[in-house]
Amino acid sequence: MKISGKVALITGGAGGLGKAFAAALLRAKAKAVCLVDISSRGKEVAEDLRLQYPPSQVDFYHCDVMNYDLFKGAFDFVQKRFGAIDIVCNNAGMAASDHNVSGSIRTLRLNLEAVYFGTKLGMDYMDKESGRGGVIINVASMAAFLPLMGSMCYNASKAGVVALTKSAGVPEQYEMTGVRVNALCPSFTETPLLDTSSGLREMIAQLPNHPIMSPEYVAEGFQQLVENEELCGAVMRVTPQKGIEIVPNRRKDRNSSSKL
Ligand SMILES: NC(=O)C1=CN([C@@H]2O[C@H](COP(=O)(O)OP(=O)(O)OC[C@H]3O[C@@H](n4cnc5c(N)ncnc54)[C@H](O)[C@@H]3O)[C@@H](O)[C@H]2O)C=CC1
Ligand SMILES: CCCCC/C=C\C=C\C(=O)C/C=C\C/C=C\CCCC(=O)O
Repeated sequence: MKISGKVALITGGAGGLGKAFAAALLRAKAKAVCLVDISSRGKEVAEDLRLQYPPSQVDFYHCDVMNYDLFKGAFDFVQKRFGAIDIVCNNAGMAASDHNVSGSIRTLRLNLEAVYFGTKLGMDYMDKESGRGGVIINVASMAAFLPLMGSMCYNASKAGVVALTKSAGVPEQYEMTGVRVNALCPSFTETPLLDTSSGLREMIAQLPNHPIMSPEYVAEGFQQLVENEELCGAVMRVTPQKGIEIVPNRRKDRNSSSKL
């Protein structure tokens, strides 16, 4: 998809990766980006981006994406204000350690249930019947494949996002909806999330050949998932060792004898 002139909604847009994704779209001349976030920091982030990337419009919509009705309100706001939605990024996320039961449950709800909400809403608003087609990027993590010790629900939520995205992005579905759905799986990236768990930075420092990546580098992968029309149901890894790569997909060709 050509980003120029398009309208995007990004959850967790006040955070490190969300801001970098918004900036990438604005550099590519998106018409408008709406940052959807539970943190009121989103107001300053939107103002900062607005000043950096005129004449694009940057809005902040305050909402808890774990509440379906409130999240739908964000879609209604963007649809009404700009007449269409083209790009949805389900990026809001959190992590909790296994000792923290309520935090772990909240992690599952935010990282997986709210991504389901955002994927369903994205399809409802962008499909060929009510919209003009579009693309949904769901932010998972390398933790979907290489589990982080001590955070079962974080790892499970991210593996769930990969499976959900593959299901939503099967070619047969795309033919009906005109909406591509892809997953982005970064490794450790320099954002405030890394400071939510004590000892995490020390643990990362012990990993061989594993520098923390910049959000701008991860945003290069995000932009490819938006722009490349070939990618649907695709899962992209972004790691310091291997860079930006698509995970081979055995179910890519709908005429293939293997549907697995
Ligand atoms: N930083 C990293 O190393 C990696 C992060 N990720 C994923 O990237 C995504 C973005 O995370 P970061 O930018 O790193 O963290 P961050 O903490 O900077 O941003 C997360 C944003 O989500 C927002 N948020 C939290 N609960 C919300 C809710 N209920 N409703 C709406 N917004 C809510 C926060 O206010 C925050 O602005 C997450 O899904 C995370 O799991 C994936 C791989 C690596
Ligand atoms: C206990 C709370 C966990 C805190 C999690 C906080 C941030 C998580 C960020 C990620 O999503 C991590 C991304 C990747 C981790 C998975 C694998 C790292 C690969 C290391 C290796 O090369 O072995």
